[in-house]
Amino acid sequence: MTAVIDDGGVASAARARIGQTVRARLDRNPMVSRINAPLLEIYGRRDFLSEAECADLRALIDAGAQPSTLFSDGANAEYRTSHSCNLDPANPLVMAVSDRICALTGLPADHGETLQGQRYVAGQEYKAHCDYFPVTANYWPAMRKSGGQRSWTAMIYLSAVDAGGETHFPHCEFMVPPVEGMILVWNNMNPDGAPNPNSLHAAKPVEGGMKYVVTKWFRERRWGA
Ligand SMILES: O=C(O)CCC(=O)C(=O)O
Ligand SMILES: [Fe+2]
Repeated sequence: MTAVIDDGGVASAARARIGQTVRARLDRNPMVSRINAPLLEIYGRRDFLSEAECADLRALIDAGAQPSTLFSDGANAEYRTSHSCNLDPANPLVMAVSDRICALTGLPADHGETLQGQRYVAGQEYKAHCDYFPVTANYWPAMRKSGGQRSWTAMIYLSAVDAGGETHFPHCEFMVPPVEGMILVWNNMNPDGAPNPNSLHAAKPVEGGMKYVVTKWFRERRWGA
């Protein structure tokens, strides 16, 4: 028998079920389009937030933004040059947006991490990364305890930009330019519940204008910070 020391990096029936449930729900929503990427489950929906909601969220981000952090140690300064902040979960707009993401995906609210806001000015970027946790990382045991792997990511663009700033999925050979109010939802796992390396993505450097997004990462179990 092989001992499974840590299941975050392999196929898992529980994570496969999460993938299947969300996929089925998104597939039957006529407002949602699946992006044609054979190696990745990714969906988009325009006008998920109104102009006013986007403006109010941008103001919250401007009020709270700090230089972004990474889980991993090291070259933070160059890797993720944006500013970001966790948005107050008690704020009525933040609550409404989180609820709407849960209604869209069917994912339980208590699996979702705090909604995080992020702002990129010209030249800022978030280099290629996966949202799931590498099980070899020193922080994995803590993440495993606090809800396990990140299954789906939901990200909403709060502004358009003049140039650059696309979300690029290099293994899938497509990128999405920011459209104000549009949500992207993708599965960081494969259908069998193992991490999908093809979910690798980057925020390309903004070349003109300012880019604002909010992101919610969903854990496979209840999130306990
Ligand atoms: O800003 C983007 O386009 C991507 C952001 C991102 O990768 C994340 O928040 O995990
Ligand atoms: Fe990401």
